[in-house]
Amino acid sequence: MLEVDNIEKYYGSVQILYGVYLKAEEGEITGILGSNGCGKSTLLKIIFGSLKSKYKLIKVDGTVIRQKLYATGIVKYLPQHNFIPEFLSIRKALQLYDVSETDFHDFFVEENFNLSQKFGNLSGGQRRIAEVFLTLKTPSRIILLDEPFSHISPVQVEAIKQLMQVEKQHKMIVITDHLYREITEVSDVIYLIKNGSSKRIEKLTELEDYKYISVGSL
Ligand SMILES: Nc1ncnc2c1ncn2[C@@H]1O[C@H](COP(=O)(O)OP(=O)(O)OP(=O)(O)O)[C@@H](O)[C@H]1O
Repeated sequence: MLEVDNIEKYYGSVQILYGVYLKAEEGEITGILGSNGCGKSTLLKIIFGSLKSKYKLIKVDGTVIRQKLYATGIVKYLPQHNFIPEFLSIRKALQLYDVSETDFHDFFVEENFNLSQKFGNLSGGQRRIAEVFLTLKTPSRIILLDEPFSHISPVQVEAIKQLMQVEKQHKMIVITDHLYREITEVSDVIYLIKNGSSKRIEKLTELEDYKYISVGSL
């Protein structure tokens, strides 16, 4: 179980997060929703360890993690932007992420990817789906995904959602995206970031109550 608590973040004198709490369990997908600029990416970066915060408490299986979480080797993070270097071939990326070529070909049956193709030569959408696939499939216990559904086609969104259901059996998956219907459908637990705090959503109508979505759009 991953538990984060008391996350407070300032950018300069501007406070973005005020004591955020979130719990992600193995076997579950934990979705984070929130309007533009509310601090979702900031929160994932703080959990991953690439961004400092004023306060934070991170526990894995009840043990407080004092080092940066990424230094433990148990977490992988998909940032909002393309992150696999352009010069890297698909084959090399598979090796680095410890994902088999067979798994890659099985997932991308329709696409004729050549494993020696470099990331810089893929289309924007191809590059994104390959990054999402690698991050999900890599054998790390904690997976943080920032906007995995944006920029990929509807068929691939469905394929990724199915893969998540398989991978979550032995992983803790935390995900955020503006495609909120995808998030509400795939997530077992949902948090909404509002006014710098996290609220656990028990009923989807609360998303209307908190004005994240307009009334009647569910
Ligand atoms: N390096 C930075 N310096 C100053 N302010 C920042 C910095 N990074 C982010 N912010 C501000 O912090 C707030 C939260 O940003 P963040 O990217 O975490 O939001 P988000 O919820 O992921 O937004 P979106 O959904 O639009 O991607 C925004 O108001 C943003 O302008």
